[in-house]
Amino acid sequence: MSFIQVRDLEHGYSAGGLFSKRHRVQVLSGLNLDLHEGQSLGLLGGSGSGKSTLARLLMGLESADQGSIVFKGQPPFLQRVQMVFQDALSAFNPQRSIGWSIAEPLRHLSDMDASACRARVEQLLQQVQLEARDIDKLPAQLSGGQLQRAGIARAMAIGPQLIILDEALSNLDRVLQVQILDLLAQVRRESGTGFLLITHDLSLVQRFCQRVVVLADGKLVEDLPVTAQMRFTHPAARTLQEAVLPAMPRARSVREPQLQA
Ligand SMILES: Nc1ncnc2c1ncn2[C@@H]1O[C@H](COP(=O)(O)OP(=O)(O)OP(=O)(O)O)[C@@H](O)[C@H]1O
Repeated sequence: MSFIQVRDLEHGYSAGGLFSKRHRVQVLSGLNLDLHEGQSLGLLGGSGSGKSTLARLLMGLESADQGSIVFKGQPPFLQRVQMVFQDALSAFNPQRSIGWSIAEPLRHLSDMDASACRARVEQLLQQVQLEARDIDKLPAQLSGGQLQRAGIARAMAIGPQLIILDEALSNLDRVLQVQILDLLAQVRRESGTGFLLITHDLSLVQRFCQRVVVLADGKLVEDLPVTAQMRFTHPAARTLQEAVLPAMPRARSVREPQLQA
């Protein structure tokens, strides 16, 4: 069942100024999307196609020029949509402990008292496989992967219906990416949280998502269930699909000539 309906979304930015005439760059033009409860949706698109713009509009960080984003039900939408960004370190206050940062949405969006907040943070740390003693550490004392897990814990704190991961796994190595995706899949199964995974990496979508959409020319040009055999048909989407590197480069034949130094 869809809980967010995006209709005829139009959005753009002013560009130029110093060396060229100011003009309007249209990023989204007539975009429609239904986000379903508890679903993991992959959002693919070339660089600059507008993926992060769409995420910011869904989060309410910007207002669309035209069109609508309609949320089903009553609770205010910051309680329903949370976001994890690519640069985990800059998403945390360097002077505050990890526990303090994870508790931030609880302080603002719930009526929990200090001891209930602490208990919830301890539970979240456990869920994202961080250690209880990490609660008092500063962001600089955690590795990139640990910090990204702390970011996910913060996004999960108030039990949102949707967590947007905007290239949130891009800075992590493959092993960590897989560990975190498997952890998120467990969160999805246990709590029914839906995910919007924004990425350039089709293999992450294939591991984690039930459905994939591709953004090009300001709108969604593909919307498919994720299967091993799925084939995109739109030229921009095919380019993304064909740009995936093979897992193993072709083994070099022993008879293949070697390059001379
Ligand atoms: N605040 C802004 N002011 C002006 N232009 C912007 C702004 N934010 C985004 N843009 C422009 O809008 C277009 C879409 O940007 P966006 O970051 O949404 O793309 P993206 O698909 O997320 O790209 P990437 O995959 O490279 O992160 C780009 O041309 C970008 O330069």
